[in-house]
Amino acid sequence: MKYKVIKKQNSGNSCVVCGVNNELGLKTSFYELENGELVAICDTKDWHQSYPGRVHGGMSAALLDETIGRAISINDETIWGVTVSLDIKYKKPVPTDATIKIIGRITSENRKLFEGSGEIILPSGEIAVTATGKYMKMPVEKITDGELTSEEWKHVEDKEKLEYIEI
Ligand SMILES: CCCCCCCC(=O)SCCNC(=O)CCNC(=O)[C@H](O)C(C)(C)COP(=O)(O)OP(=O)(O)OC[C@H]1O[C@@H](n2cnc3c(N)ncnc32)[C@H](O)[C@@H]1OP(=O)(O)O
Repeated sequence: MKYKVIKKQNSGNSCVVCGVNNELGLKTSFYELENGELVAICDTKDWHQSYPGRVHGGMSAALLDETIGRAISINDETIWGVTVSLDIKYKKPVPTDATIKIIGRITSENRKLFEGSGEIILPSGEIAVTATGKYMKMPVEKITDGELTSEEWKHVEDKEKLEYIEI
């Protein structure tokens, strides 16, 4: 199904998942969709492998962790959190040299914690990895020991603006 993109989220600078200047990172972009979910898109590379041709399970976990964690800011971009638990199920191999999508959503929230779920979708449309995560809300200044600078957290325009994303 095709979903309208409401907003592209900011990118980090050095983050292994979203850092635009981390040459070995996944350089993932995050888009808020009209259905209230967040979708991440990235190209897996040879250097993200565990076994040849297969993305490392830790990279898949990092992608799901960040996608679920970022979904909380769809409704309030002042909320940040740190992961307190993450449960991953690996159902199919994720290939290197492929464009994959990661979906994340929030399933519950209270004053202190939020929880969410997500999945990695292969180019074929199959679900390869699923996750549920729990996060503790925390001010970003406390997480990073200071403010995020405009270099560390910024809007990066796509070469071609994405209007819709097929999931
Ligand atoms: C851009 C945004 C996307 C982000 C996605 C990526 C996020 C990350 O990768 S973050 C990195 C990985 N995670 C971390 O580094 C977190 C490391 N852990 C910590 O810093 C600490 O354990 C921290 C801050 C979560 C809790 O520390 P602290 O406050 O001392 O814990 P503690 O005093 O034991 O607990 C405080 C409260 O939280 C509750 N709590 C703590 N852990 C949990 C848990 N896993 N589940 C439920 N409740 C919990 C406690 O029960 C307690 O509740 P109450 O106040 O009612 O008694």
